[in-house]
Amino acid sequence: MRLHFTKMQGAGNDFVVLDETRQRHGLTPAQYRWLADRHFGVGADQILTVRPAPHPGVDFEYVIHNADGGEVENCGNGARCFVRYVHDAGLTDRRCVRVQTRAGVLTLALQGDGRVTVDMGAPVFEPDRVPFDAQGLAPQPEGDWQRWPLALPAPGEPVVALAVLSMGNPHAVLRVDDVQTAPVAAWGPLIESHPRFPRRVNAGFLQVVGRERARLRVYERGAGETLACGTGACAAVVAGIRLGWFDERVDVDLPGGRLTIEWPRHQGLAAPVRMTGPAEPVFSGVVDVPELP
Ligand SMILES: N[C@@H](CCC[C@H](N)C(=O)O)C(=O)O
Repeated sequence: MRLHFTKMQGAGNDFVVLDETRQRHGLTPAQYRWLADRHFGVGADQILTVRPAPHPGVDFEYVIHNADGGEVENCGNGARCFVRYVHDAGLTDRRCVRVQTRAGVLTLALQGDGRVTVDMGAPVFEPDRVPFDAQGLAPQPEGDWQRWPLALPAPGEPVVALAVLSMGNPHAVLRVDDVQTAPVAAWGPLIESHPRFPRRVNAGFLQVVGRERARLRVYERGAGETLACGTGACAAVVAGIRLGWFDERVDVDLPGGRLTIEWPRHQGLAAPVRMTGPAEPVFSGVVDVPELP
């Protein structure tokens, strides 16, 4: 199957973007995996697909597949690239679009300086809705919230204190002293696949630099460590605000760039999270995707 695609990146989190507004390609999980493969395919952390609006009130449907081929609920850096793509491709002339994701409706706004602001909706804290199996664990109270002690299946069985929440997709946030030396490669996969997370989880390693500054590395579910994770940055800032570490606006430095996250906690727990950051096209091309079951 011959496909036109655009390669994009947002703070170094990279995407293959596909247009299915006129026809569905019907790709299999193995074909998404192939497209994401950096050696045999195009190479990407996620594949983003643009589909027509499924109902009135939204402009498009936004579908996300991880590099491992699995479809997921949400992708923050991808959302910024999505609005830049539909605008540049002439699929809309609106600078503000509403898209349906598996996690709900997102509102995306192109700024004059080329950056994009996304209304990411409200965070979700109930363990069952993350989903996270908290049964039998004693939460450690902090700020107006808590962290959960979790033993990792590693030599010495280290117990880590995780803040657990959803930004439409599941996140676990671990505070570290220094992101440079944090055990992301060793602990990331152990947290991602911990049996307490029935749908696996994105693992964020957060360094608090100041009340408005953070550094973050994320080991993403289904993609491994990426240069940036938008929902991961939202989750880390929301967790840090509730735990008393941050004010309501935080600049988050990730290995691939900076995202600004705002959460007006004073408006209540259901206040929406706003994320602002870059979204850049890299190149467009045509690829012959092999038949794969
Ligand atoms: N890179 C993304 C998140 C993509 C999905 C994630 N790996 C998951 O499985 O939930 C972002 O920028 O938010």
